[in-house]
Amino acid sequence: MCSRDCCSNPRGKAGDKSAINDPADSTIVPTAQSQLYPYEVIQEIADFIVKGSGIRPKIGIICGSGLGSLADIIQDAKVFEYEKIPNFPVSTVEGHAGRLVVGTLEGANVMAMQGRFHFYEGYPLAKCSMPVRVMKLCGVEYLFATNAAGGINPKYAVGDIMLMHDHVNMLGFAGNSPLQGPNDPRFGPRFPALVNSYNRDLINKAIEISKIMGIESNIHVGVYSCLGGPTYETIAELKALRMMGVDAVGMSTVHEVITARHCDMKVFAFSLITNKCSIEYSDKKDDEANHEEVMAVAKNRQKACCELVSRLIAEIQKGS
Ligand SMILES: O=P(O)(O)O[C@H]1O[C@H](CO)[C@@H](O)[C@H]1O
Ligand SMILES: Nc1nc2[nH]cnc2c(=O)[nH]1
Repeated sequence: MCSRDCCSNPRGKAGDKSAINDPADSTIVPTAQSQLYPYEVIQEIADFIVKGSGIRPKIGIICGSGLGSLADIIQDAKVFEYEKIPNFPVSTVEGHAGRLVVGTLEGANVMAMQGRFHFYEGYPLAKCSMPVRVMKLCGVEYLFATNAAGGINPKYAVGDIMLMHDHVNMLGFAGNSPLQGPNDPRFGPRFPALVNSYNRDLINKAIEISKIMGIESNIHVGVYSCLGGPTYETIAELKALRMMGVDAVGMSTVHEVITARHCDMKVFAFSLITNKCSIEYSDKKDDEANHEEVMAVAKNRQKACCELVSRLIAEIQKGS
C-alpha cells in the first residue's frame, strides 16, 4: 500500500492525524493535484487489475448514479471491490456500489466502474478522475461515461437520454482542474485542446442505434455542465446555466472527460435525464430535485441504457 497521505481516504481513520492538515504546521507543503497519483502509482494499480483479471480491457465504462446495471451485463466478470484495490478511493454515495468489474461485453474486453468519485465527497478532482488514468494504463482506448442529470432544456423529459457533444466546465471556470500542477508528459500534453472531445462518430452511431431501438424521440444531443454539488441548483443558477447554453446539469463526468482526452482516449458520454429543472419560482415540492427520484428514474431506464451501451460496443467491435 502507498503510505502517502494523498492516496488515503480523505476522511481518514479515527486517530489518524496524517489525514488532517495541521494549519500550525509550517512544514506541510501543499501537493498539486497532478502529483496526488504519480505515474508509477497508477501503473501499480493498472498492473494489479490486469494481472488479477487476466484481461486487457479496450473499453472503460463509468456507471452513473443508479446505472450500476451497466456493469451487471458484463460476462465472465472478475469483480474488484474498491477497498481491495491498492490506493483506490472508496465510494461514499448511494447508488454507487464501489466495485470495478472486468470482463467482456459483445466480444469486447471491458472494465466498468460501478461507482464513481465526486468532488462533493471531499475528493480533489484529480482523485475523482484518477481511475480514468488507471483505465488508460490497463489498455483502454474508449471511455464511456454515463451520468444522471437534471434536464434544463425545456424540451427534455424525465427518462430521456442526452448524448453529450460538449460541456461547460464550471469548476474549471473557478480555477479547478484535475490537471492542475506539474504535467507528466507520459499521460499527455501540458495544454490539451478540448474541442471535439466527444467522438462524433460514436454520437452518430448512437443516434442510429436509438432509431433501431425505437427510442429516437427520447434522444437528444446536448451540452452538460458539472457543478461542485452536493446541493442541487437554485432557480437563478439554472437560469444562468440555460443562458450559457447548458442542456443538462450534474456533479460529475467533466473532469473524467478532461483526464481521458488528456491521455488521448476516445470519449462517448451520455446523461440520463432523471429530473426536470424548472426555472420558474414555485412552492411545488415536485420541483425540488432529490436523490431518491434520481435513483428511481435511473432504475426504470436502466434497460434502455444497457441496450444502447451494448449495441454501441458491438459497433466498435465490428469496426475493429
Ligand atoms: O453524476 P452521477 O454520478 O451520475 O450522479 C448525479 O446524481 C447525484 C445527485 O442526485 C450526483 O452525484 C450527480 O452527479
Ligand atoms: N447538479 C445536479 N445534479 C443532478 N443529478 C441528477 N439530477 C441533478 C440535478 O438536477 N442537478
